[in-house]
Amino acid sequence: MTALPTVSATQTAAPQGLSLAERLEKRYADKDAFARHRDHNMSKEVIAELGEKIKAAGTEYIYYQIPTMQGRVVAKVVPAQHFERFLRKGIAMHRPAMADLQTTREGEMVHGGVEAKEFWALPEAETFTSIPWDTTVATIWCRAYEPLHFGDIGGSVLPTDVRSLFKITHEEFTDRTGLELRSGLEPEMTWVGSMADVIVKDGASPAYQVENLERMRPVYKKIIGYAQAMGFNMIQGDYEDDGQIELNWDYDQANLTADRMTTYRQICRQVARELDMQASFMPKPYNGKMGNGCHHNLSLWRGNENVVEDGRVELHATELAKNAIAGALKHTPGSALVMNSTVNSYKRFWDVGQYVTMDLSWGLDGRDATMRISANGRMEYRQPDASVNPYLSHTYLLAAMDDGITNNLNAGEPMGPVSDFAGRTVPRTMGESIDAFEADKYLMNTIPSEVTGVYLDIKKDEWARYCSTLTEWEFTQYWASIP
Ligand SMILES: NC(=O)CC[C@H](N)C(=O)O
Repeated sequence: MTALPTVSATQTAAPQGLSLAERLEKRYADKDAFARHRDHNMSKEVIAELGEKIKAAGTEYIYYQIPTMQGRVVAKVVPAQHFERFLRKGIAMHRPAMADLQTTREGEMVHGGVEAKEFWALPEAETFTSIPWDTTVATIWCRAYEPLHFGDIGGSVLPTDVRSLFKITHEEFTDRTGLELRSGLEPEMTWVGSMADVIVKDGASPAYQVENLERMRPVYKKIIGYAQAMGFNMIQGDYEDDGQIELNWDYDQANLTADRMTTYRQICRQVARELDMQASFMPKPYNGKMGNGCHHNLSLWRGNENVVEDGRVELHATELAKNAIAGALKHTPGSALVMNSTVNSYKRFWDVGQYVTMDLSWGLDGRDATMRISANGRMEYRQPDASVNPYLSHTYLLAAMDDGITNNLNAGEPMGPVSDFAGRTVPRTMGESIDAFEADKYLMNTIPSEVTGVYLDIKKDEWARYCSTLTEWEFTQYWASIP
């Protein structure tokens, strides 16, 4: 198979001493990015290879798709026979699509409004995948660019394309440190419907009970089957709480994991449709039950060596891993708006005894830490929930770990006070999270301002919509009781 082209040109020769922000800025200033991608797409090998795949799979339609700032997927459907034309010119879309065409309470459409310019998105032919529930349809991921006719920026990468953002951040990290981020996600989700009726003894948990898993056999079998057909290496699954299951696929290069997470959600929706059930990644559907987390299991690799471990048998983290952990913890308040992206996300933290912590800590195999070494070589970041946009979460985590590694931050001892930032807590509401996001100057300066600007517009509006909504709880509490 032809290799995917990098998004940004290799810059190992870039002057040392530049901050991550300056380095990313240089990469985004590259106006040849579109042309490089198109040249790659126009090569004989890429055209031939995609043509063969389409023929072999019997593809009639292709979704040219791209993830949005909120982790949804937008696409155009095109009859497969036009693939060569689309390799060359890609698709064009209204820019606010990157923000799901979200309109604020004041009636302003985020990311530019109706008058906003188009963006162009070129397909990555190598990502062609048939949809197993209807193999006449296939998907191809695209990368978005500023149109060539935009004089000073035409041809550069569109900053609000979060998939490219993570790729560029990762390429930058790898060029400079020689390290690659690999990750495995643990997406938990809640199912509702007859097959999700739970059996539980009073006072006990339904977690791991094979009887509950067995009731959901059609669900996990369909999900695993579709995922395998789409190239996932599915490794295990379990039942966790009422109607809640978690299915895992093998860790991989973090870019691929983020794509798979996005596809996994699409698979689950399809399975829910087929079984006439409901499936939700809402972070906290029930009080007194576990929330839907999406723990990120992270490792850093130099070639084939995992530098998070050093071969000792006892649970441990290398000095480099401790620096990375310190960076992740330091920026946990500032990135919570990404890791916990909904109003509902914060309810997951308030419910005590449900394996989630609001304190900033790292530990070994206990589940009461923000980050733990669940097995040697693996840093499990437990903060994110199932609403997370995996492209943004990995971008923010990489930037945070980069700070920890570059500045030699100190994570202290496992479950001890984290000396470099003792006393800091995780935001407890989305409102606090918005403040912490804006207060984290390092992250604000590092991630392109277009991204943080649009993201804040969306999240501030979401918080305002929530704050301005009367709830049933208020009536129960106050209607009759106010003297
Ligand atoms: N498996 C577990 O440790 C439970 C995690 C918990 N569901 C969470 O919200 O993160």
